Amino acid sequence: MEQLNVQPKPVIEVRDYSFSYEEIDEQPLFNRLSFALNENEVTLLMGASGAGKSSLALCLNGLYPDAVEGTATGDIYFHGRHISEFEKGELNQEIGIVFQDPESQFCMITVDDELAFTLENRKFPASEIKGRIKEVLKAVGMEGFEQNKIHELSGGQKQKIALAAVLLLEPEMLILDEPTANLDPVSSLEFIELVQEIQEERGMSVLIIEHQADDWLELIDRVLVIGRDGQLLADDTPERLLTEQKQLLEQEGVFLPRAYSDAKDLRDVLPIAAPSEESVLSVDGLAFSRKKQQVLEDVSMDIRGGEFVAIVGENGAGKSTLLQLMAGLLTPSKGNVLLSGRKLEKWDENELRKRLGFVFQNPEHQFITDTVYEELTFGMRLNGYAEEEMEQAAGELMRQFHLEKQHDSNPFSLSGGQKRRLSVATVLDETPDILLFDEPTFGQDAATTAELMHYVMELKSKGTAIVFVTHDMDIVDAADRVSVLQHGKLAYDGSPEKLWEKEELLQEARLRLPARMRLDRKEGVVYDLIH
Ligand SMILES: Nc1ncnc2c1ncn2[C@@H]1O[C@H](COP(=O)(O)OP(=O)(O)OP(=O)(O)O)[C@@H](O)[C@H]1O
Ligand SMILES: Nc1ncnc2c1ncn2[C@@H]1O[C@H](COP(=O)(O)OP(=O)(O)OP(=O)(O)O)[C@@H](O)[C@H]1O
Repeated sequence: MEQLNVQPKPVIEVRDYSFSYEEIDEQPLFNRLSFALNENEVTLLMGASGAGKSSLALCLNGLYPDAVEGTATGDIYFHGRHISEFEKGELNQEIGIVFQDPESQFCMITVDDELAFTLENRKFPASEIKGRIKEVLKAVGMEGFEQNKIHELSGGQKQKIALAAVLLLEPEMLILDEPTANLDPVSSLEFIELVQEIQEERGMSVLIIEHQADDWLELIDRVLVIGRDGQLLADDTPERLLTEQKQLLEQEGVFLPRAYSDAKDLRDVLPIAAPSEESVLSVDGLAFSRKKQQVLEDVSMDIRGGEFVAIVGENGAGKSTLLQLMAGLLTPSKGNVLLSGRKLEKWDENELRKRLGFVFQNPEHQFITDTVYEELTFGMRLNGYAEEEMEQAAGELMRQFHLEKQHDSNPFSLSGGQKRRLSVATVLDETPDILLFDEPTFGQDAATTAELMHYVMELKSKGTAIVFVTHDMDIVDAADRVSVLQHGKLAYDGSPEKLWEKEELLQEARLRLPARMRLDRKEGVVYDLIH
């Protein structure tokens, strides 16, 4: 944290720095940025989705522009030395990044090997490696996962391992790019506390990229805001920025921390449409095992037409597995999934895909073509749309989801938020009976979250059942019904209002209350982080 009367010592200095993925022309991604990141200081980097936050992080640790076809002008210094003077890989040890997509970070198969690899690179004494791994896994809440294969972990578990690997580097500077996006609410708070402890202990410089910064506020000394036009719009203390420059942030469409925001709660702005009585999808006595692990046990639920259901629970509880069973992507060990009263396996595959849409937790798992346009029209093409119709429908989706400029971009080259929006948009070309989304809103700014929610709710009002797996309690608060999974069992299935009364269950399932119940906005006070 900031120490009064001490001249800040820069760790990184950025001078007149511009970067573009192509030739720098009139509109580079970011434009003549100048700022410093100081020792013992925590800085929050804000900006709309696609503004260039992740790209900037990769420039700061020297990976870009060399690793992409990009061009940069201007200078970046690390402790006064130009970053071009560092050997390849040297800077990575000093500036640790937790990437937005943890999967892109791993090089080994098991958790143990991945973490040992980091320590071996640091020339850590072999006799101490085992003990150090145990310690770091405990710190991130993944004790006992040493022998697990990384690709077999849940999304949140992967994110925790990515964090552990970077903590082992003991870097001088830590860059965290949406590090809690896949964590359950309590894990997210625990992680923030962990960063605070380490930061205070080591006096590290930390740069946080986060759309919803509420829980980080206490740690943050400074805020930088990158505008959509690539300029540095603000470099200020959080207090001043969030009071005096609120309008600027609102114009950029970023989330204001709830204690400073006048925005209405999501549940009060979404259109209300009562669900029908008719069941669309029912899950009956569902069980699922992987090798010896029983992931789901005796789960039964009924989803009605036009109903909005949120599935919540701690990391690894079985939410994604349940959703994949509902979509027919996995086969249950026991029990059935029925769509409109008929077992999933009895449906013709094409008919099933028209009636039921599914969005993966990791958007990249969904992409099958080379351009945004092809991705959006893939389903339409199969359904025999004419080119003109496809252009019109895809154009409309691109406008709605702010992807017009990315018409010909490769889906894998999009920003995290853009990838997420594209993966959601690809299932919205029809009005299906049911849409199953695995964390559809993570990585979005305030404006795109609101738009995405309205778009989805419009389909709900036309009768489509909507199922979200989500860690966002404000979204859960807006659902018709919430199902809580705990160690593979359904621990609660009812209204959000009633769930908020169940203190013990909330604690056991590592959930939190929605923001409206945690804060007094007029006073700007957060009463209690969890309750
Ligand atoms: N490898 C790449 N090649 C070409 N364009 C890219 C590449 N990576 C990112 N971009 C583009 O650069 C812009 C900025 O992306 P970046 O990931 O830096 O944004 P961001 O501010 O981190 O967004 P988000 O909040 O959605 O994660 C986007 O328009 C994106 O499409
Ligand atoms: N491909 C796989 N092979 C083996 N085990 C797996 C695989 N995928 C997930 N698991 C395990 O199954 C359990 C449930 O995983 P799942 O992804 O359904 O959890 P989740 O509730 O969606 O978690 P998160 O909130 O972290 O995304 C976890 O213990 C996980 O480690």
